[in-house]
Amino acid sequence: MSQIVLELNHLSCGYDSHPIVQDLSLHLRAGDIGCLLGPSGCGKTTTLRSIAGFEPVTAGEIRLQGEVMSSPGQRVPPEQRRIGMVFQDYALFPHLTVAENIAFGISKHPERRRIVSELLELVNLDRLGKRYPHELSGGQQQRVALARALAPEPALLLLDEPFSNLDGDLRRRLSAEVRDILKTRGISALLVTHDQNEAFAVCDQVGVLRDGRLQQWDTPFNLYHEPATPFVASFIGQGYFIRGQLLTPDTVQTELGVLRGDRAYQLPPGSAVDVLLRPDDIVGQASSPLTATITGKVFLGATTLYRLQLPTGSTVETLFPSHDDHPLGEVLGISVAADHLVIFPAQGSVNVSAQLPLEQMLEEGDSD
Ligand SMILES: Nc1ncnc2c1ncn2[C@@H]1O[C@H](COP(=O)(O)OP(=O)(O)OP(=O)(O)O)[C@@H](O)[C@H]1O
Repeated sequence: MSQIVLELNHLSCGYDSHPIVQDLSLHLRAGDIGCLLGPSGCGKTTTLRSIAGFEPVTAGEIRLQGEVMSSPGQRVPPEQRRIGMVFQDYALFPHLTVAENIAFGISKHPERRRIVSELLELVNLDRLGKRYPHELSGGQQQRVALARALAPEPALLLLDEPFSNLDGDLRRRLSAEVRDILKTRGISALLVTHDQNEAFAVCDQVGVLRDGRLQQWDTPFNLYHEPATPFVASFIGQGYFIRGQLLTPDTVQTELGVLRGDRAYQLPPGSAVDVLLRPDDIVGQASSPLTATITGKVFLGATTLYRLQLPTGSTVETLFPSHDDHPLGEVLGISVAADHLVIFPAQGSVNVSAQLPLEQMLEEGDSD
């Protein structure tokens, strides 16, 4: 196991004694890329700024390579932390060339020319060293920002929404490229994003934050397959819930029939539960006695997302390959193909439509 680079122990921080982040604990191992993921305003940037040393902590501590950087009443200045930062808006110096920007933090280093030229090559800008930031595309500017942050060989790199000013394809390509660069150099990094796909594509460990509290710090695989809370379950991967009742330790009665889990659940039989379903858990089966009516559909390219109404009035979703096309109003036979059931004790009312991320795209009768 590699050494722990960053440790947050019961960290609380905020602004003017207004608490934003509370009791947050996580650790990041050397060479790993971590991520803070969550909806707008949940405290991702505040956490990052505290780690960088720009904000004080009100409780707990921040350790970098074992040394306390922040605790209540104590704060190592940002410039002494060996932390590099990459921001959403690149924050390059407009009056300096690309090479001068990269050399900025190592101006006294005897080998700065060699370092700059290696970094230019690393970020694929080896012929653009003499250009100024305004002569570069957004993606190129962000590569310069990355090279500049890497030049002083930081112990930890912090990236705050680094790709959000870039669109679509470039965003995906650059994020994959940045992951490769960090992995090639064994750089430990913590990224902030509200984009789940980006978090999963780039990071080894992802922390889901809600209202300043860490819900789960885990691998992308575990967040998807073993969500620790209903919030993580619905935030990640278009999850939604149907209500059920535990019959035996591993079977649940639902309006989709009796579903069998792959484990014994730690709740007494008879308990009301919420069963997590994702669109790929519902499949078409012509011979099935269970039927549903198509009430909405969204073409997504390779797949089409269908909204289905059950005879009980509840709604579920399914993804079909897009060549398997069905009109609105068609009644389909369906079955549940979930071999791995995630359940939680029932919480309030189950309102499927309120939890569907694609809800805005699904307007009744919007397409056929
Ligand atoms: N300088 C500040 N002074 C007071 N409150 C602030 C300050 N900066 C942020 N906040 C508040 O702290 C909360 C968390 O903000 P933060 O920027 O950490 O969220 P975030 O998860 O990074 O959101 P986003 O994804 O929108 O950037 C918000 O309610 C915000 O209004």
